Amino acid sequence: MIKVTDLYKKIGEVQALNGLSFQAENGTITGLLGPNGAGKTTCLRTLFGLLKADRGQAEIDGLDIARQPLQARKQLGLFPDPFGLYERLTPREYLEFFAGINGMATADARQAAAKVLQVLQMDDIADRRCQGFSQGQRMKVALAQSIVHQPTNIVLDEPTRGLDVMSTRVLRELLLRLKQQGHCVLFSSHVMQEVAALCDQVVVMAKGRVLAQGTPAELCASTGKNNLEEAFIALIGTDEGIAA
Ligand SMILES: Nc1ncnc2c1ncn2[C@@H]1O[C@H](COP(=O)(O)OP(=O)(O)OP(=O)(O)O)[C@@H](O)[C@H]1O
Repeated sequence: MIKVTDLYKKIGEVQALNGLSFQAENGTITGLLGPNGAGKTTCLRTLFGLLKADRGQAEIDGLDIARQPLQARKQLGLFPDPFGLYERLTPREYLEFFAGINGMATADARQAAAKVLQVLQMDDIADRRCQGFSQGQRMKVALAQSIVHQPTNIVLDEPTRGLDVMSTRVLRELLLRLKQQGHCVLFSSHVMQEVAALCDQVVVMAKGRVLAQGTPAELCASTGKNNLEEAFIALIGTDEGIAA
């Protein structure tokens, strides 16, 4: 479970987070939806402890990220940029390395890597170097990296940016599987279709604040619109910075 309470963060002259509060539950895919500059990345960076909030609280499974950063981060998987993999490592080596970085002993790391390779059905590529991998294969390695230390919560910042249709589908299926396993999945996006297709809960944000939270159906009902895009535009008050 991820909980953000009254977060404020000023970057330079910009109030990037301006009293942001929401909750993302386990067994649920939550989409953080907002136009360009809404504060989505700033929120996710704060959750991961890469930025320190000026005020407010971010909790991972009840652990305060500012007060118990190491324990909190163990429960958080951050989906990395799939284009930035170490080309010379095989997925198995890669995963064992990242499990180790997250504090697992060698034998545990080996076991954890083998389990993720099996869960994500990566046996065919497990012992090949990442160099030359397709986008979809890179996607799987990146997602495997974010879950190898068995976190409850997985955070993804615009995960489908730059991906082709097939890789987007692979990612979508993997996220649905994580949800079914009871994980809390939180991802940011300004791509309407992606959010409508995947999310149980949508947090609509702009200018560092939450404007509304609910299921896509609830957001449509509350704005009197019949699709998420129209509901979003009604909530935001403009269609600037939105991808369909
Ligand atoms: N390092 C920085 N220096 C200056 N301004 C910043 C910096 N990081 C973020 N900001 C500003 O903070 C605000 C929120 O940015 P953020 O990247 O969190 O938005 P976002 O919702 O992720 O946007 P996008 O969808 O365009 O990626 C923006 O106005 C942005 O210009």
